[in-house]
Amino acid sequence: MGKSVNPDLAKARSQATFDPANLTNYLYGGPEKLRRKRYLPAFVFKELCTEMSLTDLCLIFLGLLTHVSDYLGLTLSIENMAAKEYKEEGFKSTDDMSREEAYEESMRRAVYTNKRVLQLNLQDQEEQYYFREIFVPGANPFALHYVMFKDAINTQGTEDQIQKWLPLAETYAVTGTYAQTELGHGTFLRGLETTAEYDVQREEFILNTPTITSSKFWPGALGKTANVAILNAKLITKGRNCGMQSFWVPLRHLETHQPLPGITVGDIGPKFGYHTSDNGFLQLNRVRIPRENMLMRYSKVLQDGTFVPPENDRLVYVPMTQFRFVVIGRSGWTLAKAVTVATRYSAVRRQSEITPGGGEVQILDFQTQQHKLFTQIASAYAMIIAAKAAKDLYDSAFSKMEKGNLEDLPMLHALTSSMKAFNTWEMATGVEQCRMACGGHGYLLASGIPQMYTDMVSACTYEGENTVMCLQAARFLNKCQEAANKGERLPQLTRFLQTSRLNISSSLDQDVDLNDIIAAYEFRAATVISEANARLNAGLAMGKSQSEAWNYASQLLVKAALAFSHWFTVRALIENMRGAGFDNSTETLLLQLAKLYALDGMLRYSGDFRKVG
Ligand SMILES: CCCCCCC/C=C/C(=O)SCCNC(=O)CCNC(=O)[C@H](O)C(C)(C)COP(=O)(O)OP(=O)(O)OC[C@H]1O[C@@H](n2cnc3c(N)ncnc32)[C@H](O)[C@@H]1OP(=O)(O)O
Ligand SMILES: Cc1cc2nc3c(=O)[nH]c(=O)nc-3n(C[C@H](O)[C@H](O)[C@H](O)COP(=O)(O)OP(=O)(O)OC[C@H]3O[C@@H](n4cnc5c(N)ncnc54)[C@H](O)[C@@H]3O)c2cc1C
Repeated sequence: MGKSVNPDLAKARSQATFDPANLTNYLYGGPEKLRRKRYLPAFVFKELCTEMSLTDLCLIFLGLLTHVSDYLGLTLSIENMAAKEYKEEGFKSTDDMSREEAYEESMRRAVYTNKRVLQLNLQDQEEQYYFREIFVPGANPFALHYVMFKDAINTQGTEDQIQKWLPLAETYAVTGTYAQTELGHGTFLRGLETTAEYDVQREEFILNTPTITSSKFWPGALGKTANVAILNAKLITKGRNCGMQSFWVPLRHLETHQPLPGITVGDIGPKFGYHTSDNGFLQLNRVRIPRENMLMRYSKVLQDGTFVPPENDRLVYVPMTQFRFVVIGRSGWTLAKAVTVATRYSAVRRQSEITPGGGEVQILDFQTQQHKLFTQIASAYAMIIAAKAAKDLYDSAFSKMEKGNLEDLPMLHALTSSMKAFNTWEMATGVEQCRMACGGHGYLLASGIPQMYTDMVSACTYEGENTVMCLQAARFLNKCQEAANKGERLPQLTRFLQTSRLNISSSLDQDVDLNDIIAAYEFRAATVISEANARLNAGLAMGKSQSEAWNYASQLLVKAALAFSHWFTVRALIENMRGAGFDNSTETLLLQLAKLYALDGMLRYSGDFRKVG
């Protein structure tokens, strides 16, 4: 499929000092993964391209942009059954639709992709995501089903429960959500009020939302889509509160989709973004479920109501930790999409003159435009690469956990919490910078950037509000600092607290040494973490209780978590760029990009870096 490329864009591309294919293969995990990745959007494009409005064409191109792929000469060996079915319905833009219509259109597309994914037997989770993202570029009504609902079954269910429930989810015999947050509580999970009281006579749990504040509020898909929830509630058995446990709770009739007896459910109304996700509310009026519906991988309730506690009561939090990793990765790719749009636009937009009478220039020629965009290109690479590094740590820790070794759980919680906060805040700032760099056209929905922002900025809130997540990470970092103060052995990831020194060899008149950059970020993190610990201890010395002293030091504790994430990101970026086996021209460019990212960070946080010398 030929396409004419804007001459300014073609010229800009021709000036590249590296082969983009090297980078594309690296970012997507190698040529075979990339080929598969290109195959899917091209297939989608072929299925859709006859029934589209201009806006949709832009939206689809935006969706494709993240694949940075050229479809020339791609051959597709795939049956067209779906193409016929889809073309008859057409592919309508949701930009001018009401919320109801937009939800229905997204639901139509999502149901279509669910069917196609099964027909194409797409097993790979990443491929499924790419495929869906093209068809449903905004919030997908099945998002919770695809991720947290199935993850909760896989991580909290027994083998029997997984055997029983997972096939229902995989074939969409049921559609699920993850219902934890209540109207009165989102962060403070120990404050959740929904109860699951065990009735030993009938071997059932009685689920109840006793107050208005205990109503489940916010879960995606709860408003209209889901007919089952993995619902978190306070388990009460033999008169004792046994803390938050997870339960499989049918919500709607599988045939009529009407709420089941005792269930009041609906949509919470319009939101800042995420318009095609039906976030909902749920009230339970003494709804009964069998004992077998409690997810009992880690904790159990026996027939006589005896509660068997988990080896570690934090294991019930694993689905949130898992999903925080998804959010960490998606933040980098969202910024990558936004900065791709803004950079391409900056190559084709001519506005104003640099030299009077010299004619209007590509806005990419303005130093200010380059600073706006190149720093965001660097940030996108940094976030994507740091997410890969964090995932490697996660995978090794998770495989240990599956064998019962939980020693890395605190480190994993701290890493996911701080990186989720750092990446989503950096992504939100970066996407907004890309939107503004496109002037008025960046404010058009057709640019795609506004929806990227309004949808993804919610990631600063969901899956753990960012400030709270930083404080969670700071718990771990502060404990490590206390251990360092006593000369005790530290986890590998925080050993720098004992070893970091400021012996920078670079001088101002030479090109900065990359090892010095890592050392500077390490020393800054160590200093900020140590300062936060000192403030906490100062609070204690003033006679404050542990919790009052924690609150007294909390601003610095948040900074400590962010400085830790920033160091982790810079180190991952530089070490992966050096070790990726690129040809010289590509490696030179990427190390330049890494320096730009790190030095820009020093400018943005110059107070920290000046203070530590
Ligand atoms: C893009 C695709 C679609 C997107 C759709 C959006 C989907 C969104 C879904 C959701 O938002 S689901 C709901 C998410 N909700 C949360 O994340 C709640 C956040 N709050 C918490 O996690 C906890 O309440 C807390 C803030 C961590 C506090 O925990 P707690 O009240 O128990 O008190 P603490 O004393 O602070 O912690 C106790 C102890 O437990 C450790 N810990 C806490 N969480 C975890 C965890 N996830 N993993 C491991 N360990 C954990 C914590 O570190 C403490 O340990 P110590 O420090 O004392 O050793
Ligand atoms: C788009 C979207 C989708 C969502 N999807 C789901 C879902 O599918 N399932 C689900 O269960 N939930 C979902 N949620 C809910 C989400 O998990 C909660 O909103 C989130 O956990 C934050 O809790 P909260 O809303 O109660 O905010 P709060 O915790 O009330 O935060 C308000 C303010 O209080 C501060 N604060 C709170 N606690 C502390 C503390 N200990 N120390 C310092 N400051 C503190 C916060 O920093 C914040 O500034 C979703 C939310 C959104 C926006």
